[in-house]
Amino acid sequence: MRAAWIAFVIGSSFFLFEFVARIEPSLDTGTIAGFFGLSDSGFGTLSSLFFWIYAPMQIVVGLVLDRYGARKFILGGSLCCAAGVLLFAATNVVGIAAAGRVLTGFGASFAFVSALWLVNHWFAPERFAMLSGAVNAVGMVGAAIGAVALSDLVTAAGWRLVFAVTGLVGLGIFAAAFLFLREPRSPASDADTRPVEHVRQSLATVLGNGRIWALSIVGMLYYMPVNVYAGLWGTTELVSDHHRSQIAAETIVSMVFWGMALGSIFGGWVSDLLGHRKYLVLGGAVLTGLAYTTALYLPLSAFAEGALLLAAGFFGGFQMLTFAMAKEGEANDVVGTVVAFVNMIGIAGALIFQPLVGYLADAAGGNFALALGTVPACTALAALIVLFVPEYRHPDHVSDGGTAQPA
Ligand SMILES: N[C@@H](Cc1c[nH]cn1)C(=O)NCC(=O)O
Repeated sequence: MRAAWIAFVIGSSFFLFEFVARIEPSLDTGTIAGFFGLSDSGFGTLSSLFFWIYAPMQIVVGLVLDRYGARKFILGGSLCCAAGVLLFAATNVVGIAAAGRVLTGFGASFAFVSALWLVNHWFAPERFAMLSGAVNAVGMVGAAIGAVALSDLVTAAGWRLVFAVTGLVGLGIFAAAFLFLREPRSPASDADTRPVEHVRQSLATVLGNGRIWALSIVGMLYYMPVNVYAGLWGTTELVSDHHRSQIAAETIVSMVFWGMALGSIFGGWVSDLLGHRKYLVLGGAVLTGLAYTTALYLPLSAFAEGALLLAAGFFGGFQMLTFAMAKEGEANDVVGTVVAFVNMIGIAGALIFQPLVGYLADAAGGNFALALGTVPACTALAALIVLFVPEYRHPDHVSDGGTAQPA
């Protein structure tokens, strides 16, 4: 079990590191934009290069993990991610900074799915929901604490030094993976299919499967409030409709991330204990929607808004169970591809919903509360769809009581 826990720690540390790397440019937008001589929109494009490579890479990551295992990709991914951050810190040429951001996104794309793949193959099936929730929680807590701590550090020492130190931490994760990470026994250990055949078979299994599509859409709708409310419009809505100060609004919105960290572990723990996922996803989505509705439309104190958004995040954390439900329906040799696909659809939701809410707010004359009615609408739809998804466990995900072995 020592090797399994080491894999868990290295996988989640890589996820934490890449999460900090992805949000890092937002810590000092004005100074970084000025340094590279960029307008706001130019800076936005530079920062978003991360996601342009991150999102489509998900499916590639899933496919290669299932065929070749995780170790070499965690090594390569953490090295690229760290190198990208260091390149960004070291250059004053905008084209090189852009290349650094692409390299960061490329390397980062291996983190989350690899961590879940390692949890799947190192631990018993009845621990997957809680441990995958814990991976998610590490990312959430790390980003919440890291943003505050790094923000202070950026003010004190400047963004370039902070980027450089973060890049060195990434190199530390690479070194730890090189020294301590072992490959678990998995179908990838014995795979002898030709690469083209592997890609064809895995994609056919995943893309041709209505249950996986349904769960990916449930994940996208259920994750939508994180992308849209917590990640973009929540602070604006609290300032403009509830007359909170900027700092108060940011603090209230950050409750979503703290709640998610707690809820993704708790939801996973309860789910593993009961051996069920579906009705927790359904109930969690309903409660998430209710918490957002109350926070959006009732006149409340700042404390009550914070408490409701903590609850919204907490029940929102149960969305991690969509990964467990999706991968458990399939054989162990496509777990990476399934997890990667669900993740890709979930994060791609930001591309639709963030501009949609902006458009609706404009159309409603700047009424964000109205536009954010899409939040409970999405969680309600997620609850409705999951009601029709059968709960099914492939025999590969029924525990034989044994402990995973190294490859
Ligand atoms: N929780 C996932 C996103 C998701 C997709 N479907 C349901 N949830 C997550 O945080 N992924 C990390 C990442 O950004 O890749």
